[in-house]
Amino acid sequence: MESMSAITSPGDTHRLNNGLPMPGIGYGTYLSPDDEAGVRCILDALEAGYRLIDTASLYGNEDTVGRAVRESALLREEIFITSKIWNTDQGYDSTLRAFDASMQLLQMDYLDLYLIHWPVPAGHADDYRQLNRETWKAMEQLYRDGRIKAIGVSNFLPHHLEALMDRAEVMPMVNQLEINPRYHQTATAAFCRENGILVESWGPLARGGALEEPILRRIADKHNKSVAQICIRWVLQRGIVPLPKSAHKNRIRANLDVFDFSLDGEDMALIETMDAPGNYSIHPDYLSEE
Ligand SMILES: NC(=O)C1=CN([C@@H]2O[C@H](COP(=O)(O)OP(=O)(O)OC[C@H]3O[C@@H](n4cnc5c(N)ncnc54)[C@H](OP(=O)(O)O)[C@@H]3O)[C@@H](O)[C@H]2O)C=CC1
Ligand SMILES: O=C(O)C(=O)[C@@H](O)[C@H](O)C(=O)CO
Repeated sequence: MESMSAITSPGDTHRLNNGLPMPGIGYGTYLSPDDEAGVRCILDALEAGYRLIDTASLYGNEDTVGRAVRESALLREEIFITSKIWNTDQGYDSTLRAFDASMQLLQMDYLDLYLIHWPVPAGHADDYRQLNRETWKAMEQLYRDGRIKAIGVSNFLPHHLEALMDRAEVMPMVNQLEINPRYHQTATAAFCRENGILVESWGPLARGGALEEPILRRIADKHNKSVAQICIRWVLQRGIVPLPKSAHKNRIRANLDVFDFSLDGEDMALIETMDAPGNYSIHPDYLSEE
């Protein structure tokens, strides 16, 4: 069960349902530059104090992540690395192959967290249940073999989770969801909490879309912080792990500078009014197969 203890600094951790400590905030790398510039961004993040790096086979930058980790002043075991299996690689044997390909690119002996990137769309009826289960079986095997320290899912709604958990031998430890002040996913986050699954927030800034929200601007002025910092602080205060991405050193550092203030009841109530069920950027049940 995750610890609900407050995350009060970049080094603080949640404890996953298998006892593994996981940093309370992470650095996102989707659409980051690749090669030299990408390595620089990740080194900037590690030097700023991030200890969780989020990537995926989809992002095409696992080699860049691996290089940055090797070039950093930190030991491998001081950094929590997440990757994800892409939709087109779902299935037992294909998952094992995809994992090996990711580890070859990362040049690492183990992965801290491996996620199913998206559920096979529920519109595919029985396929989605069976295919997600076959993928999960392969991940359970990699977990038992010690090649992955924690396994989880991403963009799984309660009906996806129930279909997986009713046959799983190892329960999901993490669910990474699109969550930000415009899109709260309260029901799914509550379902995860009740089932001991730690929630991560992708798109904590709504991919930049939340930065123009008048309510957040007002709260930011009140606390003398940026709107981005309000978004990230709001995710943290919900006991969820934000994964802000930026390719700019000043923003990378600023996004971690969220531990010297807190949002009060009035702030949280105002942000509550921003939630809308249609504010998602991609919905798991309508994702086209790619
Ligand atoms: N599991 C999944 O399906 C998904 C997972 N993810 C993960 O979540 C991470 C974060 O989500 P992401 O989609 O990147 O979007 P975010 O909500 O993190 O927003 C990133 C955008 O905001 C801008 N930005 C970042 N910081 C600031 C700041 N302080 N001030 C102003 N603008 C800022 C960035 O621009 P700039 O870089 O120029 O600063 C970028 O355009 C991803 O990188 C990825 O690791 C993302 C999508 C889906
Ligand atoms: O483009 C897609 O189909 C995606 O799923 C990505 O854009 C999405 O944002 C993602 O999964 C990145 O992790």
